[in-house]
This record gives sequence, structure tokens and C-alpha cells, in this order.
Amino acid sequence: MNTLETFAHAKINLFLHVTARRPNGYHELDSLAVFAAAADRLRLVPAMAESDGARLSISGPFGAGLEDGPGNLVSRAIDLLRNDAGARGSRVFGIELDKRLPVASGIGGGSADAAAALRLAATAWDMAHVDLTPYAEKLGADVPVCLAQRPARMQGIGEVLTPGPIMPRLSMVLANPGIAVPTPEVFGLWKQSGAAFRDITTLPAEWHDLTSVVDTLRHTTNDLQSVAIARYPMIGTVIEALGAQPGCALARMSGSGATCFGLFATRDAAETAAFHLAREGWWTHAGPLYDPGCDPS
Ligand SMILES: C[C@](O)(CO)[C@H](O)COP(=O)(O)OP(=O)(O)OC[C@H]1O[C@@H](n2ccc(N)nc2=O)[C@H](O)[C@@H]1O
Ligand SMILES: Nc1ncnc2c1ncn2[C@@H]1O[C@H](COP(=O)(O)OP(=O)(O)OP(=O)(O)O)[C@@H](O)[C@H]1O
Repeated sequence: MNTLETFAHAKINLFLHVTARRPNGYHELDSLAVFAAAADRLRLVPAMAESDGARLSISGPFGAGLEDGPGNLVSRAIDLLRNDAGARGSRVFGIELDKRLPVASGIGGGSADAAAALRLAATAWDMAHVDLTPYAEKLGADVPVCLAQRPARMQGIGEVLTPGPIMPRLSMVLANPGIAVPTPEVFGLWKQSGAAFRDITTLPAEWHDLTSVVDTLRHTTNDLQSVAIARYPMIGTVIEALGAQPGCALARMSGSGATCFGLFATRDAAETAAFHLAREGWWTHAGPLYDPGCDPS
């Protein structure tokens, strides 16, 4: 078994509508997820002894304070797949997680890590032919979309996935003010707000430029944004600051917050915006959308 490496990219909800509530309390969504170039890095390193097996070590700017025991989504993903790996699951390895994405921040970093761990373990255990979707669904609503890391329409609670519109070249800025926002709290606030459920939105098969993307997105919202701002006003400050940057065509919150994104036509404008926003002490990222076709991993 060789050392393997993969990247767990940030998931951005370009819009997010709540369409229904299930009896178990989960909410049905209509959302368009895309992936940013920003990513955590995971390495699978063969281990010599059973005692070294599946040990998780965490580094990186957002690694501090993240638990490295069985509760980490990476460990949970590997333990889940091992149940079905049979004798192959006795091949032991360690996982190194370089945590570069802010935690509990609406960009699905933990979900992306879990999906990446499933991909790595499936390779190490000769399970590349196995459909990882049922494992992903057990780990969290955002994990299935993070398996392929391609633009996708998310419906159901996030598990009903269809290809999203073909995206044009664009640049995205991410900004996070350093507030960890618990997803259950935000869905709870949305429920308490008494807001109405939304109908399913119609999207084109392809957008040719940023203007057409934004023309469509202006008819959508992130339904969780206003309740998240009411509870965490700093999110509103971030959206305003992003929207005020030269060249920003749309600024909005991703997922349940607090990370917000801005869409820009050029990489220069995005990088300049990120540079200015970083002066606020916020985590920022500027780059293109992630294209799985160009991934060396
Ligand atoms: C907001 C999004 O990030 C949008 O992509 C996701 O819907 C959240 O996905 P996630 O963080 O993987 O969510 P999970 O870990 O499965 O669920 C955390 C909690 O969020 C709430 N939750 C989550 C997803 C969903 N469709 N409806 C919900 O109501 C539930 O209270 C749940 O107990
Ligand atoms: N590898 C991991 N990375 C990040 N968080 C993890 C990880 N493993 C477990 N967690 C826990 O999962 C929770 C959610 O983390 P995550 O960063 O995925 O949130 P999020 O970005 O808000 O996700 P989403 O957009 O899916 O709602 C955190 O409270 C964190 O403690």
C-alpha cells in the first residue's frame, strides 16, 4: 500500500431554499452546491502495526481544538467502511489531516473530510468499485455531495443529487469572521421564524458568463441567511463588506454560515477583495471554482 493523498474542497451553496420539513426534524432543501479551490488535505500513510491503524493526526491553521478521536468525521467514515471491508480492512494506515478550512462554518469542511476519507480508505482496501453513497448518507446531509465535488443540485435533505448547470469561468472570494455557527441552531431559528416553504426553482442547463449566473441567482436566496444574521450580526457585516468590493457581482452566505462568498468576473478583482477583507482579521480565500477534471489526486 502506497501513501495516498486527496483534497477535501469547500462546498458553497450558491442558493439554499427550504422546501419542507420531515417528521424526523430534518429540512428538505433545494440548493445548488459548487466547490471552491480552498481545501483540506488528507494523506493516507501505511502503518506497520495494528496499534498504528487508522490513527488520525491533525495539523494546519484550523486543526487546534478539533478532536482526533473516534468522533472525528474522518475516523467515523473509516470505521463505517471498515465494517464492510472484510479481511481487507485489516490493512492498517494512519491519516494525516491538514485542516485549512474553518470549522463549523457553512462550507462543509467536516463533510468534505469524511467524503475524502471514504475515497482514500476505499482505494486502500481495494473497494474502488463500491458505491460510497450509502456510507456518505449515514455520516451527514452534506457528505454525499462532497464525494464527487462537482457542481450539483441538492434536494431531499441533501442526498438527492443531480448535475448542476455547467458553470462559466468565474472567481470566488470566501470570507469567514471566525465565528463557529452550529448548523442545528440555524435550522432551529429558521423553523421558529415561521417562514414559508419554497417551491422548487428552475435552473438553466448552462450559464455562459457571470452576468447570467447572477441574473438567475438574484431570483434565489439563502433562506437561512436572515435568521443567521439576526443571531450573529457579524455575518451581515461580512456580506456588506464583500458586496462593497470592486467587481463583486453577488455576495451571500453559504450553508448555515458564517462563511460568505462573493462572485467576481476576474481573478485580479477577487484577489484584491480578499486582500482587503483579510485586514479585518477574517479568514479569506480567492480563487476559481474547483474543477475535478484538473485534480492530480
Ligand atoms: C446547511 C447545509 O450545509 C447545506 O448544504 C446542510 O444542509 C447541512 O448539512 P450537515 O452539516 O452535513 O448536516 P447534518 O450533520 O446531517 O445535520 C446537522 C443538523 O442540521 C439540521 N439539518 C441538516 C440538514 C438538513 N437538510 N436539515 C436539517 O434540519 C438537523 O437539525 C441536523 O441534526
Ligand atoms: N474533520 C472535521 N472537520 C471539521 N469538523 C469536524 C470534523 N470532524 C468532526 N467535526 C465536527 O463537525 C461539526 C461540523 O463541522 P463542519 O466544519 O463540517 O461544519 P459546517 O461547515 O457548518 O458544515 P455544513 O456546511 O455541512 O453545515 C463541527 O462542530 C466539528 O466539531
